[in-house]
Amino acid sequence: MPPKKRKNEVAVDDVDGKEWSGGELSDADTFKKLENKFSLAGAHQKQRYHADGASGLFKNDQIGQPLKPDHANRPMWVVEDGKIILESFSPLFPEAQDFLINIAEPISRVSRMHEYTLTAHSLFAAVSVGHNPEEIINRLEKYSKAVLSSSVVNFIKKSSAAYGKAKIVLKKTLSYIESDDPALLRQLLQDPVISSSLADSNATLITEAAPKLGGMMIPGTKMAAGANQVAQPEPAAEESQAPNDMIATLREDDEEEEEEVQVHSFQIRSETREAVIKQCWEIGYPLTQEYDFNNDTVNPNLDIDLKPHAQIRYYQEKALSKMFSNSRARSGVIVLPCGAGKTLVGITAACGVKKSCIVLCNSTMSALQWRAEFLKWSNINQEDIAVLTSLEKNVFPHSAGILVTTYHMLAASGKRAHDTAAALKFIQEREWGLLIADEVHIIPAAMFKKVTYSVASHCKLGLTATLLREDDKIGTLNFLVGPKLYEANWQELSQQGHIAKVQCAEVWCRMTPEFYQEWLNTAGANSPKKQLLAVLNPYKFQACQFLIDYHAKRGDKIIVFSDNVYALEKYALKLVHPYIHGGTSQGERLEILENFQHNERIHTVFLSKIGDTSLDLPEATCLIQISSHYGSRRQEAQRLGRILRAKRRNDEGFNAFFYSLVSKDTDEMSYAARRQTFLVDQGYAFKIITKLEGIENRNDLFFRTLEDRKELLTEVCLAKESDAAEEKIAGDTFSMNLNRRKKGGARRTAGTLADLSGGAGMSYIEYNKSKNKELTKSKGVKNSFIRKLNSSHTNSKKKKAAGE
Ligand SMILES: Nc1ncnc2c1ncn2[C@@H]1O[C@H](COP(=O)(O)OP(=O)(O)OP(=O)(O)O)[C@@H](O)[C@H]1O
Repeated sequence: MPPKKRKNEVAVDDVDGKEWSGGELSDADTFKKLENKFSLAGAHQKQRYHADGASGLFKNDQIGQPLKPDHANRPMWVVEDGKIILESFSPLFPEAQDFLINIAEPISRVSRMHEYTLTAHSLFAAVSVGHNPEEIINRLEKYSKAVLSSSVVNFIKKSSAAYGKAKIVLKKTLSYIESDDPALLRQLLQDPVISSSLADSNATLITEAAPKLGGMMIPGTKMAAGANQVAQPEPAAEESQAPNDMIATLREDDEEEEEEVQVHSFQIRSETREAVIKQCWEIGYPLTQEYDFNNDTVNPNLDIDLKPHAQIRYYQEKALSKMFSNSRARSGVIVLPCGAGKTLVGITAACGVKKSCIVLCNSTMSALQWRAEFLKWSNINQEDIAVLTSLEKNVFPHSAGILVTTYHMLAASGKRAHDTAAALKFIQEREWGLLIADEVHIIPAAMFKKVTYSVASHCKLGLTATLLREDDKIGTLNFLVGPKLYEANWQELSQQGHIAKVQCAEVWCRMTPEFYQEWLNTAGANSPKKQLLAVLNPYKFQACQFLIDYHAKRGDKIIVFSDNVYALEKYALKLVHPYIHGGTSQGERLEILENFQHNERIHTVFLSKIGDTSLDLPEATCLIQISSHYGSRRQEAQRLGRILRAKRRNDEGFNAFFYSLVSKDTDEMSYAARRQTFLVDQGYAFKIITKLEGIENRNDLFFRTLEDRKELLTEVCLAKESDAAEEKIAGDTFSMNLNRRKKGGARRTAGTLADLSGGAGMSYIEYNKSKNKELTKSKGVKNSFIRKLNSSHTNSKKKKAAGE
């Protein structure tokens, strides 16, 4: 008999869940269905008004609710379809933003307005970090200019009622399903899959006092005292100037007294964990995954702490506070832009858990870098951190340690070498306190599943710069790792000097008549030859040459990206710069990158897609894309990340530069627009440069004569089909043809190179310089995170010693 429905609950038939088949899409599908089922956007799609981008947001029938008398003091519009617009100039912005980041998905964070959306995903993440539906509704109501519509309220109630009600926890390495609602647990036990997973089929529910919620993050306030909590130094953003009474109301919630809470649980057999997690997803009760590491007396402790010089930054601390908010470590994904210090976040998490930790990286180079960073930031003994890659097959000698390896190492199938097989056995036979999954978004779901299922870890932390996948499989991560715990605001970090400020530009290059004629005559919209003609357009070549010279003179280190290897070689050889592609030997790659980093004369390096993920690139300050097909937003973000860590980022007026060279009137234009959407949503403005100032005066540029251009055209025409094809790199997940995807283009403004570089004073005026200085001073907030985690460890050890 199907379980009876309770108020606000999602029943099995509502979810329309699919049988778990182990197929790559089934969990994502299930999640999607859940989301569509409760997606406000879906329900209101038909009513949308599409006359322009903004009017639809504020149309009467969407807000439709009366404005509150003091609406001018409130910073938020909550639209009926779940969209939320936040005024970033409001005095209440910092705290409203802190709150929104917990409950909604950031869509766009341009300078004056931020857009978020409430989704099933985001509400799951919200409840998993401790918010409840009433609190979410109350806070939204307090910030909202208009009375919340009943559909928004119902959506929040309906979605969050189903989520995070139950948790899967490991206590003393045993697995329990825990909830503060015993009725819910009884209901779960009626499910045949779950009931057959019970450790003792006759057992009744266990009831005990809940651990004190020490570090629950309350947006806009300091956290309460208790174990494992994190002090919350706010970013030195604008001081709140809101009217006192308003602020008092907004903070009312914080002063509520804590009540003693009881939790109920039942134990399941550990080997059925995955089946139970899947089943709970399918019946609409995703389980939050938490690790009670303080009480894990079975797995040996690891002696690891941050070194005294390591001071984690406020946003790193915030992200970690989401992970460690109630004396336990919660599984999930932390999203920080490239160069913002994901590695230190991972290391700090390992120092918090203090149990064996396995780090999964996407390349050997990155594994070595993780090891070096562990040694730099923590006091781990050299021998307690081992690297397992195709080159080095080490494990640690003691009962606890850190093991850094690659996804490919664990996922490869077939017969393995003796030492690899022994190392894999070592991994599979032990329990890991923490699994850190680096660059978690680029790993194919099937591979990731295989890897994570083969490693018994109590807690998983995914790290990534963008939760974007062009194949829409990102929802799978919710299931495999956990919900998104934190996502940083790129512009805020760049204003504070944690990542570089970047000027982005799209340079429109006319096609030469003979190239364009050939382009028009070439059949097939996406024919590789057409793409090659657009990439090797002589005017684009000249623009590239000009920009390299321009930036080399400024002392920039320049990376030129070309997805097409044939064009890459042509450009690099002609301009006499080193280049690396998939076929370049490891030794040669290292030599080139070493020279690029240390040799003053090597200011430019040409890279194929191999530079997106598989190379540990030295920092650069200028990036030029000459060919980038198939509008991958993630690839664009990844590439921008290459210049975000510029050392000079704190210098007054310093900017890094990101150029996309686009052949005008070709499909490169639409690809470029599509690629930019993510960055535009992060607040980056792409300037269009239609004319490179001064290029006409250069008589040393290549292909100035018709004869030279014709010669190049002949070469392109004679190129083999394979020359024009996209580079295939083993393990590469970017090579997705995204032609068919449609999405609005990026916003653009007209400009010239002089504008961009500040020559015309137009593009990087330093608004509010003193504020920037203030922000810069505030970075490196003194960290209390590890101290608190440590004191929690000590307390729990003391308790154990006292037999408590
Ligand atoms: N709290 C901190 N204090 C000082 N330096 C830091 C801190 N956090 C990060 N860094 C430094 O910032 C740089 C970038 O960090 P890291 O490589 O971890 O970034 P990332 O987010 O992993 O970037 P990517 O995505 O490109 O790999 C490193 O040199 C790192 O040592």
